[in-house]
Amino acid sequence: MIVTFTANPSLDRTVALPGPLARGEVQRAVSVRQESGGKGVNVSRALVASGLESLAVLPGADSDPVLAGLRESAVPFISLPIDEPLRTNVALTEPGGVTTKINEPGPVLAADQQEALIKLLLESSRGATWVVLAGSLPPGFPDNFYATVARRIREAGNGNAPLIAVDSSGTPLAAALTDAGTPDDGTGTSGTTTGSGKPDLLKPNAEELAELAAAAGFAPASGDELEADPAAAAAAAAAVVRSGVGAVLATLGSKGAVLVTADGAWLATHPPVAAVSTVGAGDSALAGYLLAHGRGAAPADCLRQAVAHGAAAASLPGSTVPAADQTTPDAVTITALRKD
Ligand SMILES: O=P(O)(O)OC[C@@]1(O)O[C@H](CO)[C@@H](O)[C@@H]1O
Repeated sequence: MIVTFTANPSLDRTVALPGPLARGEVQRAVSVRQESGGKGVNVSRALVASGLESLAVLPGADSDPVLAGLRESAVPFISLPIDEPLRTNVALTEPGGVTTKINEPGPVLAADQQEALIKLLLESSRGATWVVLAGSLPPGFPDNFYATVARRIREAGNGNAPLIAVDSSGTPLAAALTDAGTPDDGTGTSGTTTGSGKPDLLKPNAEELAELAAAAGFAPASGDELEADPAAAAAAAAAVVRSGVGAVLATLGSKGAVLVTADGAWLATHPPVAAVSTVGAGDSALAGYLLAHGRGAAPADCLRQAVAHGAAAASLPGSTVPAADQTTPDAVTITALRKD
């Protein structure tokens, strides 16, 4: 079973515009839709859509629309009741798929609620194959939250802990790398990265990869530069892998994705799709990777399914996530890359 953890879930409200976004103008929406979202929630939704077992761990009052949406779509979840409502994130989509997103900060969770969430996650992830720690952190959370949680999952697993994937951004993402100890400092116990709280898998986009690579001491490059140059993205990801992370799956938008492990580096590309909404494409890519990993697929084929899932998600409206049978892995081209 794959457990996902979303500290800052959202009700995703997608407003489809009839034309380009016009700042300062009144525009009439063509349609509006709402889905339960947040990065970990989306990974769970995508896994469940393909018939996999997944459990979403998140905060939220029983009556919160985010939880109601999960119930409606039969996505298993366990929540820590809180008083404040979860946030609403708005996506404005233009014809052609250009998406503008406005994400709220989310409810404030006190230190005791943060600890209760960690405990809920530790209990829920016993026996899991993977734990996915995903998304931004609500206000008041320490930046090193993911590093701490990863270490505690490893400690609780006592040599038999689930693998850990992290998909976040900004300081919490960088801290998942820099505050997680070193491979030989004895702070952790299992995973492909023994002896640290470092993730077994990181799933950055190009911009996040640039930040991670800088945190790993790699020569600075911008997200745009990495997105335009998969070889540079692979070199940046390799620097992150050398710092003790098991694997980096870097999604590069319409350019596909790069996977780097200790053993190799690959680029996967998909023929262009008619993009409708890119929201959740990265989360779907991570779900595709995990789905193939669970089948025992080789790294390049995990990457293939990741890109197939990401492309399918971009062609669907709002935060809709695809099922495996809506994806076209055979259309994906894999190229081996140098990793240093
Ligand atoms: O504000 P965060 O946590 O970084 O991202 C939240 C979010 O944009 O991520 C998902 C798409 O990846 C959406 O469902 C959700 O609205």
